[in-house]
Amino acid sequence: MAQYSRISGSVGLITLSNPPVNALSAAVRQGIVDTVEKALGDPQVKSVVICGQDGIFCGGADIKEFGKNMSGPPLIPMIHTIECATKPMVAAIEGSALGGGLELALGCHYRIAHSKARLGLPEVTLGLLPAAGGSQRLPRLIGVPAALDLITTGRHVTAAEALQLGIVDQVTDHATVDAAVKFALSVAGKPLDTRRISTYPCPHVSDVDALCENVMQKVRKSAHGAIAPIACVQAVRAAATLPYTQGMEREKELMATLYTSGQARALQYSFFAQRAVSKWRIPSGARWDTSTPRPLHKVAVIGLGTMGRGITVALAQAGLPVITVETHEKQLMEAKRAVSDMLNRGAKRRGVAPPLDKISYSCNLQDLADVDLVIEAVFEDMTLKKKVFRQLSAVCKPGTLLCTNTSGLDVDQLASQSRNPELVVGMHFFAPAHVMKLLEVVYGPQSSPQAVATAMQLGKKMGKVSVAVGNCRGFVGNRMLKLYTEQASFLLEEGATPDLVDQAIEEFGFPMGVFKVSDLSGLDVGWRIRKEEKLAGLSVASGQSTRIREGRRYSPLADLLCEQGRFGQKTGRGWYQYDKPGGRVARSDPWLHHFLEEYRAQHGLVARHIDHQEVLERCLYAMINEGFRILEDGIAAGPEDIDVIYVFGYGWPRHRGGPMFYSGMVGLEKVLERLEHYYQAHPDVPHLQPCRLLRRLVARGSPPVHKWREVIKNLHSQL
Ligand SMILES: CC(C)(COP(=O)(O)OP(=O)(O)OC[C@H]1O[C@@H](n2cnc3c(N)ncnc32)[C@H](O)[C@@H]1OP(=O)(O)O)[C@@H](O)C(=O)NCCC(=O)NCCSC(=O)C[C@@H](O)CCCCCCCCCCCCC(=O)O
Ligand SMILES: NC(=O)c1ccc[n+]([C@@H]2O[C@H](COP(=O)([O-])OP(=O)(O)OC[C@H]3O[C@@H](n4cnc5c(N)ncnc54)[C@H](O)[C@@H]3O)[C@@H](O)[C@H]2O)c1
Repeated sequence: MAQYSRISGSVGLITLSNPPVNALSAAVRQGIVDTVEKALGDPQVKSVVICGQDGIFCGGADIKEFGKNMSGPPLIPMIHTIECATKPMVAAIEGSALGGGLELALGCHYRIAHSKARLGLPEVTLGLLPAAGGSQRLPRLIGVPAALDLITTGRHVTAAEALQLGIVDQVTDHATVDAAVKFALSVAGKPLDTRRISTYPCPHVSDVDALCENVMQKVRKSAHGAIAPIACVQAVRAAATLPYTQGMEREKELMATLYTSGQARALQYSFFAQRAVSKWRIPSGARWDTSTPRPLHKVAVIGLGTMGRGITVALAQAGLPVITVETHEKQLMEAKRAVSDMLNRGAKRRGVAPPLDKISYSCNLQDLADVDLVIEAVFEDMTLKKKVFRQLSAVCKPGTLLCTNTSGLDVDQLASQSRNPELVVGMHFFAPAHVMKLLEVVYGPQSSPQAVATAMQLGKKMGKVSVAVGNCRGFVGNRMLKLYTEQASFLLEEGATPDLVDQAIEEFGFPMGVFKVSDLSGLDVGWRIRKEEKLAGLSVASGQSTRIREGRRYSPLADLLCEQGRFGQKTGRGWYQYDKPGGRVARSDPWLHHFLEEYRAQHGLVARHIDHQEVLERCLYAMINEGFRILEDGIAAGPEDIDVIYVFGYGWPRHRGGPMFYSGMVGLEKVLERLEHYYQAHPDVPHLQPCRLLRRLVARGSPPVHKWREVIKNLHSQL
């Protein structure tokens, strides 16, 4: 777990060895303690280099050990021993030095990094703080403002930035261990008093209280209820105001609170869930490790509206040649300008050249004859999309993958229009497509393993978190979202206001409430779909009750606002009012409140008091219940898939893990009991009826989320 050798006559070389990231498991910590002792006790050794096996220094503490009984030597005294050593200790950093890995390096007297290495203290993203002295050493080394930035955001820095900040002493483009050994030889025998970071005074800041308060305010605003960033500020403040030993006590105290918190559990679950979804497997038996993606040399995007533009930018930024197609020259040129602007802005931010030459523009579908993959992003209209798929099928070379960005139309129907339905999958991006991290890859019963593997790999190349999901209306994300927004509308009918509902949702941790999101995306989008589905507009059968569709409760509130031209931010009016069309700041609208009162009076509804708890239970539990149905139907492979979709695509607060994880935190019995209660109160809302899987999990004693797959498997095998 840590190997020891002596090289160049007098340099002890300690190599951490715990693939794939050399995490500091109990065995690795023991290995370090033993090898350090050996090196320090060897009279031939004059200096020591610590490195990691397989091109990575260390990914930090072993996250899998958290929450279990810790065994093996603790990190803090181990790092302390290294810092106190009387022989120079040099960290040779390749790949990553993260969390405990960087803390170990900060205990060394010198740090040499490869130019491609990344360094950081990302503990905050796991609901923790750097608790092996990182919160106390880093501010002493690089100053309080820079340490606050790195520790509260968890961002990784490049070797170049690390050098500039003073985290590393030297950056090399060559073999890192060789450079570190050479360096170690050069510093052998030199005094180390000025190299022990824990003995440094924290660089002076003129008003540390004001600085920390300022950062604390910013952090509170962006944390949406997460506690770790706040503890990180408190820990750095301790470094700036207390002697090292007292600062370490404070670090330990703060860590103890975080370590056992539900938020840390949720964030660590989310870390592994994100990795679990990349190991996809689908009901046909195809899976990530047995399916080979096909190479993509050239891809195409059809339809350069909101989504097509973002997708094109993301493809070009991923280095892929893209050919784009629009209907008319005017739309094409307008889109070209917009895409070029987006690429230029992105390139400026990253300090690179804009990949404008990767994109070509056309109004002719025939130009797609030689592409390997097409992403269709035309209007959400089944007839149009079918036509486009037929045309593509005729134009593209055999073997071209045809992908649709539909938000929820039936991918199988589109596949049926193609000569090769096995080469059709959904690639459901989220707006703005060059920014949002989520991609739902929608497979149908005929989709080939290669088609799924290629779409998943393309997503990864584009920097997305890709989740493979089955085909159904709305797939996973939008299918659940429908239940959430529907409950929010019902609550308005029953006496709530958009302000009250949004406040409850935002206090829960969503960046924006449901009605603010609706105003931002535009109420007209859903209205158009409901009109097509004959739920709204003139096609609603005359004599049909306004509040019932297909025998179920229906809220026409959003349709009524659209009929008034209230489409949200774009028209300056929606669920809220804005100072002008396109305005961004939502203000409560007395007109809307009056409208709701009239609506209730017209339908004989009596407004009652609704509190935040009811808002959360109704909106979130309805959505969670649908999540269980999705698992029951086999549309998502496991709860992790749903949770990743919600965290990366729908603003679900990461420190709450995702809707399915959250239901386990609340207690499945409680979720079941509340759903039963609300279903009894609203029997005309069938979606509130607790589903079979939820009942079964409760009957099985509410197992933890990682055990649900077994219950789901049993349920499927009985069907
Ligand atoms: C390192 C990476 C950047 C590599 O990325 P890459 O894309 O190459 O690979 P993957 O991300 O796919 O990972 C491959 C594989 O490895 C697994 N893995 C990665 N990192 C870890 C890890 N740190 N531990 C375990 N496993 C890891 C990953 O899951 C993949 O495997 P899988 O099977 O899932 O496919 C990238 O991986 C990355 O970013 N990793 C995480 C880096 C990170 O966040 N590090 C910080 C870890 S936390 C930490 O270091 C804490 C320290 O500050 C130490 C604190 C001391 C703790 C002492 C405890 C005191 C408790 C006191 C309280 C007592 C309370 C009481 O009980 O009273
Ligand atoms: N807007 C979103 O938030 C969002 C999110 C996810 C998925 N989607 C889905 O993405 C698709 C596109 O949505 P959008 O919001 O970008 O629509 P949009 O109206 O902004 O753009 C559609 C574009 O397609 C072009 N077009 C229409 N027919 C065409 C054809 N035959 N050939 C070439 N171009 C054609 C139009 O000129 C227009 O520029 C829809 O299926 C939608 O459901 C949208």
